[in-house]
Amino acid sequence: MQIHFYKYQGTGNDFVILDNRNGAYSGLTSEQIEHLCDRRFGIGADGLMMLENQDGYDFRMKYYNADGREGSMCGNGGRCLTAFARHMGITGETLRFIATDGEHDAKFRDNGWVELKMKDVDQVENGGSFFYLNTGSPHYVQFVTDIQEVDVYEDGRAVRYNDRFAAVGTNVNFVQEIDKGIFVRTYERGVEDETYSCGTGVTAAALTAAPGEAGEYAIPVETLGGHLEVRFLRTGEQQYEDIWLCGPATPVFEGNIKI
Ligand SMILES: N[C@@H](CCC[C@H](N)C(=O)O)C(=O)O
Repeated sequence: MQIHFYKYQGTGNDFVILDNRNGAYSGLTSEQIEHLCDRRFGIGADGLMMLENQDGYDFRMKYYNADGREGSMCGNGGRCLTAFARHMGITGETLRFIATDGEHDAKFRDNGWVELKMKDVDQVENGGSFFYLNTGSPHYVQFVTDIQEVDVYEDGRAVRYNDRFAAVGTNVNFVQEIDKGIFVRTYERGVEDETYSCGTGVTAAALTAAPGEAGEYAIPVETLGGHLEVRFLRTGEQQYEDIWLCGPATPVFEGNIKI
């Protein structure tokens, strides 16, 4: 089978994208998706997304982690798929799509950034040394004093496979407060490694980094792959609404691969 693919990245979180609006790629197996994402034997990516049709929406987002399994929401992926949808001729100032965690709106900024509205958050566990919340995907967040000293692979893996999380898994974020905002590094479930950036992780980190008072916040975020911004309204101790993940979403290359 010959596949025409597109490769996009958002702050170094990279994705293979397939246009599946005619259903041509619906039969791909998880082994085939894992192969396409393999950095040595395939195209190489943290995940694979399919652009699909959905009545009442501009498109449907289907997301698979690099291990070939369908994932939960991917924030950087949602921004990249929105940029891809526009490239494929889906027009409008705001695009509305449906993903595994529900509806999303996405807007384009003149500087090439894509702003993605994330689901509201109304539950944040404060475990003393960590926070645990779901921003479309599950995230464990731990604040540290020197982010460069953290062994994200070893320490992230230890949390992801501990007794509490081993069965279902979690993404694990290490966060340092810096002069302007926060620096976030993430161990991603389904990639089972550190990625250069994780959109739902950055969102979880920004929400938990905000001061306790209700109000509007805009938190600048640094990752290994570049700069993002998370804007939101804090309405209560554990309540966050109108959450926007903002950052670049860039085409890298396109091509054909036989599998
Ligand atoms: N890179 C993603 C997160 C993808 C979901 C995750 N790996 C999972 O299934 O838990 C992002 O940008 O949010």
